[in-house]
Amino acid sequence: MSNDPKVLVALDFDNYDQVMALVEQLDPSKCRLKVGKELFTLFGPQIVKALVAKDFQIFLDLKFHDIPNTVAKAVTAAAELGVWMVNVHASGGAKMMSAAAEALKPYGDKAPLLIGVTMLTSMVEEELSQLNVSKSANEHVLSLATLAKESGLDGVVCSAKEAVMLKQALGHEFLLVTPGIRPAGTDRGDQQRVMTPAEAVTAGSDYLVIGRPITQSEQPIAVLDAINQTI
Ligand SMILES: O=c1ccn([C@@H]2O[C@H](COP(=O)(O)O)[C@@H](O)[C@H]2O)c(=O)[nH]1
Repeated sequence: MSNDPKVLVALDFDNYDQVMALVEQLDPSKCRLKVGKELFTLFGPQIVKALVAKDFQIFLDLKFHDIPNTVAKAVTAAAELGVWMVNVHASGGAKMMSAAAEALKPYGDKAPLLIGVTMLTSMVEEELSQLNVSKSANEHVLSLATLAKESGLDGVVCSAKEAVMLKQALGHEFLLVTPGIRPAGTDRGDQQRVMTPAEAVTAGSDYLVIGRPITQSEQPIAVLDAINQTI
C-alpha cells in the first residue's frame, strides 16, 4: 500500500477503549488519523502521543483561531507533539496565519503541515449571508484560500466541490484537505457540501477526511479497504 495514504480517519469518539480497539485494527500504511476537538478535549496530548508512538501520522484538527501570539504558541505545542498536520481558521486573518507559519520555521522539514480552514463542509451558501458575507461559497473559499497561501500556509481544508477551482487558481502544490466525503449511498449526517471518495480525488483533493462512514460501520476495515480501492 501507499506510503502517502490519502484517507485521514476522523477519530471522533468519546470512549478511550473504543478508539484504541479501532486503532489496533488500522495500518499506518493504509490511512492517517485525525484527532479532533472531542478526542483531544477528553484525552488530551497523551492520546496524540500514544497514536504517534504507534507510527501513525496525525492530523491535529483543533482549528486554532485566536490572536497571533496565542496561535503561534499553539502550533508550536502541536509541533512538539510530533503531529504531521495542524490547522488554523483562515478567517483568523493574515497576521494570525503568518505568525503560525513563522513559528513552525525552526522545525524545518520536521514541521507539521500548516493548513487553513476555509468554509466548513457542514455549511451551505445561504448561511454566508447570516455572517454578513455577500460572496458565493466558491468566492468565499477562494478568497480565504488565497489569503492562506499568501500567509505561507501549505494548504486548506475545503469541500472537494471547490477542489477544481482551487487547484486551477492556487496550483497543484497547494494542498487540499477535504472532509464531507461520503461513499455512495451512505448517510450525510450534518455534512452539506459532499462528494464520494473517487469524485473528490478526481477533482483534486490531496487528502480525504472520513469519519462516521468508517468509524460507525460494523466493518470499519472493510469500508476503509473498499474506499482505498476506489481512489
Ligand atoms: O469543514 C470541516 C472541517 C472539519 N471537519 C471534520 O472532519 C470530520 C468529518 O467527519 P465525518 O464523520 O466524516 O462527517 C469531523 O471530525 C469534523 O470535525 C469537517 O467535517 N468539515
